[in-house]
Amino acid sequence: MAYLKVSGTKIVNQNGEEVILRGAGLGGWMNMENFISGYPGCEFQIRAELANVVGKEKSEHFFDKFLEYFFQDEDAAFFKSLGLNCIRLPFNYRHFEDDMNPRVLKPEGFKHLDRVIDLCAKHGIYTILDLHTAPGGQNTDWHSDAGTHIAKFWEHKDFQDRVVWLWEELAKHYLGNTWIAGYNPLNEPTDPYHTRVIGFYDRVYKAIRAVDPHHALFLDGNTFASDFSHFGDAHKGWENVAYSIHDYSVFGFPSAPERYVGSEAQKHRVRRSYEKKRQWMDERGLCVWNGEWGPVYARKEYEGELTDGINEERYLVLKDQLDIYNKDRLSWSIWLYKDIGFQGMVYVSRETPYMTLFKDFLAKKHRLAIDAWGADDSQVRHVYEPLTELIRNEIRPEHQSLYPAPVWKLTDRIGRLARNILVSEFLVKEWAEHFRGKSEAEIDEIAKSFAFSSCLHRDGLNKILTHNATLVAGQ
Ligand SMILES: O[C@@H]1[C@@H](O)[C@H](O[C@@H]2CO[C@@H](O[C@@H]3CO[C@@H](O)[C@H](O)[C@H]3O)[C@H](O)[C@H]2O)OC[C@H]1O
Repeated sequence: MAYLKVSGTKIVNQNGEEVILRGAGLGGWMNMENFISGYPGCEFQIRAELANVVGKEKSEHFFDKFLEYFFQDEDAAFFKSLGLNCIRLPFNYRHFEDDMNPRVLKPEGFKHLDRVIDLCAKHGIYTILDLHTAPGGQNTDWHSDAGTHIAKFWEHKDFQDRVVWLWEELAKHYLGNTWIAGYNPLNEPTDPYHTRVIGFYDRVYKAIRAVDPHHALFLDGNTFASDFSHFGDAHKGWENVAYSIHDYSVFGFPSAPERYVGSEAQKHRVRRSYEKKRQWMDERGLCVWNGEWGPVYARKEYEGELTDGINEERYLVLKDQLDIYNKDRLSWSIWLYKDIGFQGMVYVSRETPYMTLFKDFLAKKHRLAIDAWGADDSQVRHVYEPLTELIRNEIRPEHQSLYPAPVWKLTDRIGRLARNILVSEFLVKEWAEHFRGKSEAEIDEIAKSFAFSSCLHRDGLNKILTHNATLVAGQ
């Protein structure tokens, strides 16, 4: 088998036939995230605190078993059975490089990444490697695992040098693996100047190409993969490159401006938001990949009897987005494959050791709205409103929109800093305390909660994905 390639607006196989990549992101696995696996704050914080509570050895055992159970043969078989053909694999740079020992490759980082790439290949599933975190944080959000909203990656050349080095190492390692559809060198950059991201892409492109001339690259637009408007002629120096948008629709989230009924006006808004993101590529005849998209879902324990109705609306948003994508023959990767019940195609059952152990803690997290993703802040909004009002009243209106505005409004910024970073930090110890006194066998059982056999399926979502995978199959 030969490498997939980008040819004009299409991804093609060795015979020049179009291949539409349809699949999901394995978020929350080699880059753990708060709402996906249920902890507060960032991965680096819970790893440090768990080691404090149970010791280094048991803590490493937990994370290693978690990585193992999270994706196994049954997962790949199930994924394939839905008619999907590609998994985006987000990973944290810390698996490969220690901040206190930079530029020294940790070979153990490859253990689970190789395993999952090979499992996917065995089932005929392509993979795309996504560096989801970079030293210093390449974006302002929790998933870059930096613990702050200042994306320092753009201000320290050394952070950028380290990522260029890491991609050289990864490219050496994966050269020759044709089941890897390509490399996604940086998830969701937020460079406030919009220029440094292009300079960095140019460097990483050249560095990867010097080692690996074959694999396609998937480059995210700036500002959470939504904005290529400053890229100008940058593409002229790059070959075999697809450009990645992340097409989250406001209607897929609790903060939607209105209930989604699929009216013409609403569909128009969904389409416009998507078209704006891909405009730069369309004007130049370049290939677009939708690397992340998808609604979140209501849960019986929080939304009660409204749950099914809300989720029907979310499925409608999903279908309307897929209608657009199908017409455009778009390759896409929905966010996400597995979690604890908010967005995943499969999710950990409430009856498992992990979910029973953390039941009250998860309810508290929800009440305090400390995960920014799809947060319902209704129970704590009154606490933060005075702060919002203070800024509204005391700060000149033209100074209230700080980058990444307009994606972040004033209330988003306050929510991210006050809840997602500050209050979360205070809950890290409480999360880790749940493991105190547990034996290695008990820790294994907790990690095993994430195994496919302990998961339920979001059938409504999976049916829609399968239906659409079939619609474009064979093209
Ligand atoms: O790890 C993922 C992460 O990659 C993802 O990041 C968020 C993507 O969406 C951003 O906001 C959207 C920007 O585009 C507008 O059109 C949408 O309405 C916004 O929702 C958000 O700020 C990023 O953090 O999110 C999920 C993580 O698990």
